Amino acid sequence: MTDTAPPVAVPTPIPAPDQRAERLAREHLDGLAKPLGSLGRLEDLAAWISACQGSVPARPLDRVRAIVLAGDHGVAEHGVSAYPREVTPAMVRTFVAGRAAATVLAAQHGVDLRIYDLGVDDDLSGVPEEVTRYKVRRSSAPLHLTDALTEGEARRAWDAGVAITERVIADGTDLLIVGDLGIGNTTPSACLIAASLGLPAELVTGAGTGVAGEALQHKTALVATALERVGERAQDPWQRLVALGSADLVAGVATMVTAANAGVPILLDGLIAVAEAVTAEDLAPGVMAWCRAGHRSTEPGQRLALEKFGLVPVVDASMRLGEGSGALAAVPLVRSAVLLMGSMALLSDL
Ligand SMILES: O=C(O)c1ccc[n+]([C@@H]2O[C@H](COP(=O)([O-])O)[C@@H](O)[C@H]2O)c1
Ligand SMILES: Cc1cc2nc[nH]c2cc1C
Repeated sequence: MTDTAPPVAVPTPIPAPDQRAERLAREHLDGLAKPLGSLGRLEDLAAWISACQGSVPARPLDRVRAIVLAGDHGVAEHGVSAYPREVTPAMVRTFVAGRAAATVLAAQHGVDLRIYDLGVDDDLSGVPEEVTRYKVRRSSAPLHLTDALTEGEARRAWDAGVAITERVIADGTDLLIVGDLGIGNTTPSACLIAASLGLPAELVTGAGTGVAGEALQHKTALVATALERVGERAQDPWQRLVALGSADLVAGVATMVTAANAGVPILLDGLIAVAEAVTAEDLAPGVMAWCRAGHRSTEPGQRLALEKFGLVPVVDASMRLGEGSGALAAVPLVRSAVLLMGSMALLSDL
């Protein structure tokens, strides 16, 4: 890691969740009317939420919110996705209509979901201004040929992520999900994970929307070319975002740093959210302590990054959709974990 300070205000150090509350939470959980440890990972989740809140038992997760960040990617014009980029604006409209997988799940689970266009390659006419007001540019440059963003664009994307998150937090947020939308975005995400974890393209590149065979080999080669192009600069997390990211990915990193700094726990989704989280951790060490894995994506880069941080997913349902959908599917279990902690009888009361 180089010592170059990023040109944006990154809060450091990120405060840690309350370890005393976590210890007391574990004692409380051990005393409930059940065999010791029998609620498995639900106990870990409850103790983590207690630590994030500094409260035992933890308060119910009434206000779960999701921020979905949309953008297109220049690399999508180079044969890395199974779908054309026109899908991205069409899906933004589907979100607005409440008929995307993520909006259906959010409605089912009472999660407030807001979608923002950071870099969709379309003017999205007719879509509410609230959705497009943070747009930085249309698409990004093809990252295997040139830097994805200029420094100025990356800064604007960062500021947008901070502003979006500050508004969401001001409205009251007990748990935050960061979702993504954008044809081609598994390629920059694989690059960010490779650079952060020091792994080769072959280990982190996956099928995305469904590329296989020769197309997957081509995608892997393109990730390798991008990493080679950027070289040592990729050691620096800010330069990594400028060179290999996109406006939506930069905003996602800013969202996670801002939420962690404000003491808001984050439930991670698939490859893209995890790529944002590992980059956030490199920029602002301590962010990952505020994160848990909502689900396991089928993407190899997501699995490797979760393993590095010892994060075990709540849901493992072979999902690979993005949008925040995997984390949204995990919300009922996380809520149950907290409810059990606060509502069960004590073993000593039996
Ligand atoms: O979150 C994941 O793990 C995930 C895995 C595969 C695909 N996606 C979604 O599919 C799109 C990117 O896939 P691709 O093949 O176009 O790079 C984008 O809209 C993502 O939300 C998401
Ligand atoms: C239809 C469709 C919906 C999506 N949602 C997230 N990524 C997506 C990719 C496609 C192709």
